Amino acid sequence: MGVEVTVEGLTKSFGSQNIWRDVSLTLPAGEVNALLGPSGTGKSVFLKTLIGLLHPEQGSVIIDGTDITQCSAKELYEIRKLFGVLFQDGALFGSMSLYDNIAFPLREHTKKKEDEVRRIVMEKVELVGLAGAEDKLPGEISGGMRKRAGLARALVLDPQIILCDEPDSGLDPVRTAYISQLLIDINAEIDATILIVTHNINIARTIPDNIGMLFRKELVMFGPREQLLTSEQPVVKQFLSGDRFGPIGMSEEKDESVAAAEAAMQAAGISGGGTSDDFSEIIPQVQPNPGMPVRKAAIRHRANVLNMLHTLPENAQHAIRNSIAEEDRRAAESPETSTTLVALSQTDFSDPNAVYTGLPGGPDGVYVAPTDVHGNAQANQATDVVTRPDLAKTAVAQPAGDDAFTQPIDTSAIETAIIDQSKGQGSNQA
Ligand SMILES: Nc1ncnc2c1ncn2[C@@H]1O[C@H](COP(=O)(O)OP(=O)(O)OP(=O)(O)O)[C@@H](O)[C@H]1O
Repeated sequence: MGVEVTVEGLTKSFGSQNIWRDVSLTLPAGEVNALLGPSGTGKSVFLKTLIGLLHPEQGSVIIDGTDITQCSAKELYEIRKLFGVLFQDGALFGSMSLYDNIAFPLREHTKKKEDEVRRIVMEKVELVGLAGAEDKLPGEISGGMRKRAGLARALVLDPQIILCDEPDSGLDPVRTAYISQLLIDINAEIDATILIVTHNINIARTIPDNIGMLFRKELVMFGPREQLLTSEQPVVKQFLSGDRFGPIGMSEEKDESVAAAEAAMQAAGISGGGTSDDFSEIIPQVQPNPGMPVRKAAIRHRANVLNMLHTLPENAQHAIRNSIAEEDRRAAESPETSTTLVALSQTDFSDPNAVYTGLPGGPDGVYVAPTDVHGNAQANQATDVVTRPDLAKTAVAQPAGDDAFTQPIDTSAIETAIIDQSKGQGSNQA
């Protein structure tokens, strides 16, 4: 499972130029996150700070229990092995074939034999759709192919955290959709924590579980995607709509006279070039392709979001309820193909086998079942999020429908019941 990344009070400057200050956020384990923000607000600097390439003046970045801003070079080297990074330009070595580029981290960081290296490289080459192109040089392929090669290279060490700096830059909208889908499929397959830095509003609307935004040297917000997409904050609305009228200027800030002149133009009906799309109409999140495993992170995300729901603005709460209802509706319509959250009505908590038997997913995390405990497809009258008792901290059983989500969920009773059962019954293995 992916690793949680906890950033606390982070401040970064270059000389006298402060880039951002007091940034705090948590990238939940295995969830897909996006970081937005106007050009120059320090998104790439943030990524580089997460991986310890840049050193902040203040704050901490806790990864797998280690504060990478304080640890030794040796510890940092080890922590970096958890990361796969897709840099903006793919950062491929121009004189090496794609094959050698993708093999590079394996040869550098592992003692694997060449036949094992070949097996892994070719598996990743297939995954990103580059089969047949592995002998080409980066200069002989398109920008989109270079991106995919960069992604393949980011994946060869089975990263638990994937950082993607503008995976869409230089790509057409269709190729962008393909690479976004690939990220979701990879997330379903390896449950890695993903952070995508992007300006692409389509990606922001459809891919991440959580979105954050940097502006004026601060993290404006970070939370479930519905929170940002329904935000009434002028800077967020302006950024999403791509309009020149608003607090974001060509340079960092607008002075008052420019802002007043723009307000007058806006009042006169002059276009600021933005889209009139209603971002509070939440587009369903992209799901893994058929045949991919269930995204375990989506299950955890739902449990997290339900628990924090009462702390969110009213319109975000409403949007989240709608998203959940829509996911459940789709899951109920096609339980055999759906890899979304799937609702179960009949998980039998009194039977210790019920928690495990017939449920898909690996042995190491959250399960959600498109079938009931006997392997039969189930429609959704309730949502059960069940984790293995010996590892698990979360179990949620909630009736579906709007009313179900108005209260924070107290999972302790169910947790205790499961844990008690597991103690009484011995083995917890699926
Ligand atoms: N190594 C460095 N030394 C000095 N200044 C730097 C360094 N790296 C980045 N900066 C400065 O930090 C600021 C933020 O840069 P960064 O590339 O992180 O922005 P960004 O939000 O990713 O922008 P874009 O969306 O345009 O890619 C810029 O003013 C940049 O010049």
